Amino acid sequence: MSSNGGNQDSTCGITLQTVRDSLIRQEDTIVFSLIERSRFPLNQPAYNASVASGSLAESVIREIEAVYAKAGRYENPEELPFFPEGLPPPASSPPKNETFLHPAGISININKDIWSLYFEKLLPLFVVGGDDGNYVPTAQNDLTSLQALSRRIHYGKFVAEVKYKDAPEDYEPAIRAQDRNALMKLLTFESVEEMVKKRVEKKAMVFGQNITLGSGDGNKTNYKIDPSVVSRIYEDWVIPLTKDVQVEYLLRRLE
Ligand SMILES: C=C(O[C@@H]1C=C(C(=O)O)C=C[C@H]1O)C(=O)O
Repeated sequence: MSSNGGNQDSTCGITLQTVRDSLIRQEDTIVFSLIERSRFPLNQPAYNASVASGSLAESVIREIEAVYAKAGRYENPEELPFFPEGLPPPASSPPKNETFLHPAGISININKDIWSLYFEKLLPLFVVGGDDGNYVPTAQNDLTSLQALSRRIHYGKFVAEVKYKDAPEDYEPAIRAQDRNALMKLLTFESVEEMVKKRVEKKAMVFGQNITLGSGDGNKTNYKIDPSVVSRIYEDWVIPLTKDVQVEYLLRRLE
C-alpha cells in the first residue's frame, strides 16, 4: 500500500510474530511438496543433460519461469527465479510492492546453491530409486519443492529486517564491523529452532500418514516420507541457509 517514495521506518504491519507465523505456514507447503515429489521415484533421466538447454527438468523449469516472469511473479520480493538470466520482463507494470525490505538486500539470491543442494543432497533422502518415465510431472514437482524451499530460505530477509528494526542499536556495531559471527549470534534463537525441527517432524507424521478406514491397523504406521528426514532437512540445510540469508542481508543493511 505504501508508495515507492519513503516511509522508511514503516513496519508495513510486519512483526517478528507475523514473520514467524509465515514461516510456520510455509512449513506446511514444504512438507506437502516433498510428500508430493515422493510419489515418483528418482527418475534420473529427467536430470541428464541431454537437450541443448540442459536436462529435461532444467528446460521445463526455465520455460515455466519465463511464463511466470511475464506474468510478473518475480516483481514480488518473496519470489526468486532459479534462472534469472534472460527472463522476459513482466507484460504489464505490476502494482508497486511495499518497501519493507532495505533495497541493498532485496536482490540476494542463493537459488543456485539451493538448486544443487536439492538435487545432490535432499532428493536422495526422500525419494526411492528407480524410473517410472513420468519425467515432466517429476520436474513440475521438483519446481514446486524448490520454490517452497527458496521462498522459506529467502524469507530470512524479512526476519532480518524485523530483528534489525526491533533493535538497531544491537545490530549496528556488528554491521559496521562486518562481523558475520557476531551477527549470527545476535539473530540466533536456539529454542525457536528446536521447536521448528520438532514441529516439521510432527507435520510430516500427520500429513504423510497413510489413512485407512478399517480398524485394527493399530501399530502399522508408515509414512509417505520419513518424518526424521524432514527434521534433518531443516536442521542441516533449511535453518542454516535461512540464517545465512539473514547475515548476508544484515551485512548490507547500512549501505
Ligand atoms: C527465523 C529465525 O531466525 C533464526 C532461524 C530460525 C529458522 O530458520 O527457523 C529460527 C530461529 C533463529 O535462530 C527466527 O528467529 O524466527
